Amino acid sequence: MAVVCRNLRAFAQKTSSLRCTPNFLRLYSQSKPAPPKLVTVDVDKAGVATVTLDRPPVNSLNTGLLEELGVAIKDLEANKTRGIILTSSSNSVFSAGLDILEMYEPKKQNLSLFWTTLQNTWLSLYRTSIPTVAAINGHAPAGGCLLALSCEYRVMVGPKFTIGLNETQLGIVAPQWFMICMKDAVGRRQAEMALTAGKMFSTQEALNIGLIDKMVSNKEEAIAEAQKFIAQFAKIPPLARRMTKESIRQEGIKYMEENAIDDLKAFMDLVVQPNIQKGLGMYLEAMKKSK
Ligand SMILES: CCCCCCCCCCCC/C=C/CC(=O)SCCNC(=O)CCNC(=O)[C@H](O)C(C)(C)COP(=O)(O)OP(=O)(O)OC[C@H]1O[C@@H](n2cnc3c(N)ncnc32)[C@H](O)[C@@H]1OP(=O)(O)O
Repeated sequence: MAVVCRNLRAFAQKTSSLRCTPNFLRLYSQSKPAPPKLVTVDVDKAGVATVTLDRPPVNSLNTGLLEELGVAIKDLEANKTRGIILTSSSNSVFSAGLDILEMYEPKKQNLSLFWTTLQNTWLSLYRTSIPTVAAINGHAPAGGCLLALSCEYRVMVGPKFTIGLNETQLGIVAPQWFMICMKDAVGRRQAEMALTAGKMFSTQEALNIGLIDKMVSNKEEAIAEAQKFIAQFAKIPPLARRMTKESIRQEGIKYMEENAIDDLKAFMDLVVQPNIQKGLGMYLEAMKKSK
């Protein structure tokens, strides 16, 4: 109750004309409660934002979470944030990748919104001029790996977690822009071997091929390393940094700018195929049974 009251008070303080009077509290508490936030943002004294994915149990990426993440990045850009550290509220999963429930027996409109939100949020993260670091404090398969790869630097808690683009193991093909991200990090040869096998890497293996940049033993260390990485840019002229990042990431940016509609169409056509739908149903069932 104390938490609800605190939240209500914070809400009232944010609105110009409302005061946190007992009447207001009574009225407000009778209306529908706001849905919980799926992404939280904390900006420290140095102006570095920790953006935390908070969709238990596994941070699977549904439209709502992706939308909130996209908005958070835009807000942080507008506020001239010094850095973004992307992490998870879970102790064992960074993100389980795309929410399979968004793709299983979908309504056409929802499916289209889901994929375009993914495209837009990915592009926002991939091309933002703000220095970005993934503090990977748990497993990061498929779309979870994509989020981490879209950041400039990856610090991962090890040794027991895994990361990779495992799509072929699921019988699907990672979209081209997922592949570009992997090539950015590990080079074409390692990317080809990783993607064709759908390999999930242990933290040490990921470090060995450059899929992550640093292995640490807990989340606090991951955040500290992320802060250190971001701090080095204090001395770099921001315009030069921004133009360099934009230029070096040109392949991925251009790909999405020129192919977003075709990419959406390919996704929409593929997902509704009966064999894919059957596969998704079986995969969901298998996940339940493996518990
Ligand atoms: C099958 C692929 C689908 C794509 C078909 C569409 C074709 C179009 C092609 C276009 C390309 C699409 C690109 C896709 C990229 C992706 O990201 S696909 C998602 C791939 N992700 C995974 O395969 C991860 C699956 N999850 C796990 O391996 C594990 O959950 C975990 C290691 C992350 C965590 O393990 P653990 O802590 O033991 O939790 P669980 O008990 O397994 O799970 C808890 C709970 O969450 C549900 N869940 C897990 N992952 C997802 C998910 N990705 N989406 C939705 N739900 C998920 C799981 O079922 C459990 O639910 P219940 O508690 O049983 O209800």
